[in-house]
Amino acid sequence: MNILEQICADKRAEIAERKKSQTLEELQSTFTDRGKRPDFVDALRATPMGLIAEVKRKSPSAGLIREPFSPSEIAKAYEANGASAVSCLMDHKYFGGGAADFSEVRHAIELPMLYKEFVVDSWQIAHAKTMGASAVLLIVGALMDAELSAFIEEVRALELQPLVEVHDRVEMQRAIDAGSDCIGINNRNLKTFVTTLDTTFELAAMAPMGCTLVSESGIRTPEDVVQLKEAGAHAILVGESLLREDDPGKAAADLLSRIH
Ligand SMILES: O=C(O)c1ccccc1NCC(=O)[C@H](O)[C@H](O)COP(=O)(O)O
Repeated sequence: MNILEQICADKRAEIAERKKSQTLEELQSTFTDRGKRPDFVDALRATPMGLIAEVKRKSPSAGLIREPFSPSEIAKAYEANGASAVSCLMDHKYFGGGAADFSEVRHAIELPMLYKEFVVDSWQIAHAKTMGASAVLLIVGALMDAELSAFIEEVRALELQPLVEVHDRVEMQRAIDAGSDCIGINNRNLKTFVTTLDTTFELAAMAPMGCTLVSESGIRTPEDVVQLKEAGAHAILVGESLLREDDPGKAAADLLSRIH
């Protein structure tokens, strides 16, 4: 099994367990309104380059990224320094995240929030709504075509926005065929961890007119951001390079300095 398959197998087992204590129907009775937060895609398109700034403690490729770690302080710093949205990791085993982090961040900021999870079950989409998310990540490489289409519909039916993640041309075509209008091109191969911005440079041209394009992972310098904009990206999703800095807010502002 590669790491993505391993994470998804563990996630199926985790969700099966969680459903025993909270059924889908019970979740649906506790939906939370996003309040007055801006729409996720509108926020990404409101500036020359949208920034989805990520809150994560660790990852399989990087190990421990930041310690000590205060989700709310980091998110507030992002908000004060030009981020358009915040991505919060929901997975605990591999990323050290979870609902407590999401809730803490949500109460600290007004930005739209991405429920960053390995979605393999409708329960998680309902959970995103319950948590007050604005958008939900759907990873094409983790889903069959029928699941992808169904999950996109379920996310939209709850008035959330699907960020549909791809890594190669086949996945990009599958995302387009499923009707995605906000596509994240992950520069990191989730099976090998090889990360290169060439992935965005290659796939961006396939995006349909009107599609919001997000370049994800491995983005480190203001020059990277300029190149990604020239390639057609409307937004970037950045974690590690911000979180490794003493001041993640200043790092976010510096990253956008050649664009905004
Ligand atoms: O980052 C990993 O090691 C990883 C491994 C397996 C599945 C997903 C993984 N990462 C998720 C992401 O793609 C990133 O959290 C996100 O795009 C931000 O990337 P970065 O700026 O490089 O932290």
